Amino acid sequence: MKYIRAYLLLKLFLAIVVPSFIVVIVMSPLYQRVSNSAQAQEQIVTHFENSNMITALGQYVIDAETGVRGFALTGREPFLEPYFAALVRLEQNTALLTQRFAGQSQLLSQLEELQRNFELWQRNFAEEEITLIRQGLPVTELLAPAKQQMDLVRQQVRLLSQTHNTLLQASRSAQIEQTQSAVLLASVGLVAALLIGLLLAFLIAYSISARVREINHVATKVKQGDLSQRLVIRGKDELSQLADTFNAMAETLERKVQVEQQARVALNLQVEQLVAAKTRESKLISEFSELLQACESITEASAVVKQTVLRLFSGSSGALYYSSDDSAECLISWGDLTAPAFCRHDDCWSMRRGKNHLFARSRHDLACAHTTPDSNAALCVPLLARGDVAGFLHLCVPLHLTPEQGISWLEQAEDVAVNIAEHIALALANLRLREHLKALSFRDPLTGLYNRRYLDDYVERELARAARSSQPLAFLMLDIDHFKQFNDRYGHQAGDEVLLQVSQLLQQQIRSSDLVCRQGGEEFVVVIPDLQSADAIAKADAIRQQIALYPFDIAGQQLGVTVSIGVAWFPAAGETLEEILKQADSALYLAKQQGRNCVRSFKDLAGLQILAS
Ligand SMILES: Nc1nc2c(ncn2[C@@H]2O[C@H](COP(=O)(O)OP(=O)(O)OP(=O)(O)O)[C@@H](O)[C@H]2O)c(=O)[nH]1
Repeated sequence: MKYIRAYLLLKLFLAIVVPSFIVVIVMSPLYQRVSNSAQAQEQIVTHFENSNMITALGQYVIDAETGVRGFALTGREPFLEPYFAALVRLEQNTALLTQRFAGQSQLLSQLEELQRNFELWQRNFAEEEITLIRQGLPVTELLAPAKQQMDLVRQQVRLLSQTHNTLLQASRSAQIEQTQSAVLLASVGLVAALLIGLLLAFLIAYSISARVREINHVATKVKQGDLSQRLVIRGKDELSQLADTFNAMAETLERKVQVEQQARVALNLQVEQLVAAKTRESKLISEFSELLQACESITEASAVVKQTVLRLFSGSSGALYYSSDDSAECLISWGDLTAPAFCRHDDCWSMRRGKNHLFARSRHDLACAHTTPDSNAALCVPLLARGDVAGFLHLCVPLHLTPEQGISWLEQAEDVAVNIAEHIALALANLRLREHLKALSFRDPLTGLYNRRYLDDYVERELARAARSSQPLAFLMLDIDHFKQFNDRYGHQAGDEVLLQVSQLLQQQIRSSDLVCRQGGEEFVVVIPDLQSADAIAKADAIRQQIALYPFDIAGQQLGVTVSIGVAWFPAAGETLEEILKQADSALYLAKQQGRNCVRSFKDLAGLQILAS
């Protein structure tokens, strides 16, 4: 039934209508026959009436002849009454039959012939006989032709009756035949309609069943996961619409599954990337922590921090600030950020509040005072060590990001930033403590000046730098004159006070890049970078003079103190600290020998140049 591409309803409708139509068609003749049966009955009655009237017509003919014959035999007028009555009835009967035979030409012509012959009999014989009899004349000659004429009339009456009966019989036979054929047609039609109906019903049921099985088959495959399965669309019936809807549903499902699979793949990729990034982060942070622990100084630690943030926050810029007295010093900066060297504690909200501070210009967030105008979004993470805010990590988003991307980037980076800030804070606190302890070990407890140990460390670096830059490095070895006598005279405590005040005077005389240290006892060493020989001697003499002129306030007394200074310089006096100090010490010894309160250089030892006091 593939060729019937119509709606199921229409198919069902056809399956009912077609047989019904056939039934109607085949039943219509039968109905016609049934509906015509009354008319047929009427016709039969009419036929019987006509037959009776023909019979009556024959009787009237006989009555007319009998009346004339009786009159002829008796000559009495009453015998003519049947004759005249028959004439009237015969005329009426004939007129009535003429009407009834309308359209039946054979009967009409026979009736007319009968009527004409009867009128011939009446006119030529009956009327003549009556006239002759009334005149008393013989009618013998008329009897034989009259009888002959009457026989002809009677014969025509019989002929009319026979013709009428024949026609009646033919009509009845035709009716019977029509009825039988109608019944036969109805029976065949009913059977045919029944068969056609059954056939249509079977075909429709088979078609529906086949399509449903096909839909079920494909639906099962889709259910089992083969989402590429589709139904073939045939026609436009409800099952085709269902198939079309099923295909659309399968396509939508397949598309969604594809999208879901793609999303899952993308998600897996994202997760893998995230895990890889997190693993990399963890590894970096772990390395970072190890490196920080291995750092010997804040400078080293700062370099490690810079290297790590550049790898962790690719494309970013930022800075690391660490507390120095009442401000935070910029230890390192990276990226495009122009970070100020120092920043007051109040300049950063994270330092003020001890909490992360996220700034996004697009959100009109509160900006820290240290934030540069070109920074669109930044994060400040405080460095918390033992409950104190010791600085902050300032992280700016990569410049190529949009404001929204920047905020998202910072939010993602925040956890890592906090993590490394904790490591940084702890490491810097430890390093600062270590440096403090180290500084203590490098300091002379009485004067606060660096000691000989620090001198060794410092001079080693400075000699290397001076060698690289081919610059001189001057050494002034300074010793208080007759300090033993002073101690003896004013006491050891007064001697300590002199040592303290001399150290202060020395610190006032030098620059921050210079170094003054107490080498031991009443002996000091001053190291001055980039100072030429004559300038070094002049500088030593200026120090000597200032001390000599300085009124030392010792236990309420104004006392004078002098110093002798031996000067030597790199590279002329030697390549190492020991060599140079040995030359300076020799020059100092020369100054002591030559009267004290004077300056001598190692050059004087060779007698090349003697400076007057
Ligand atoms: N008050 C005090 N005296 C010290 C300190 N260290 C060393 N001295 C004393 O400094 C004196 C050094 O004496 P000397 O080496 O003889 O030298 P001087 O007396 O200054 O003689 P010249 O150097 O030749 O002028 C010793 O008496 C030490 O006891 C110190 O920390 N405090």
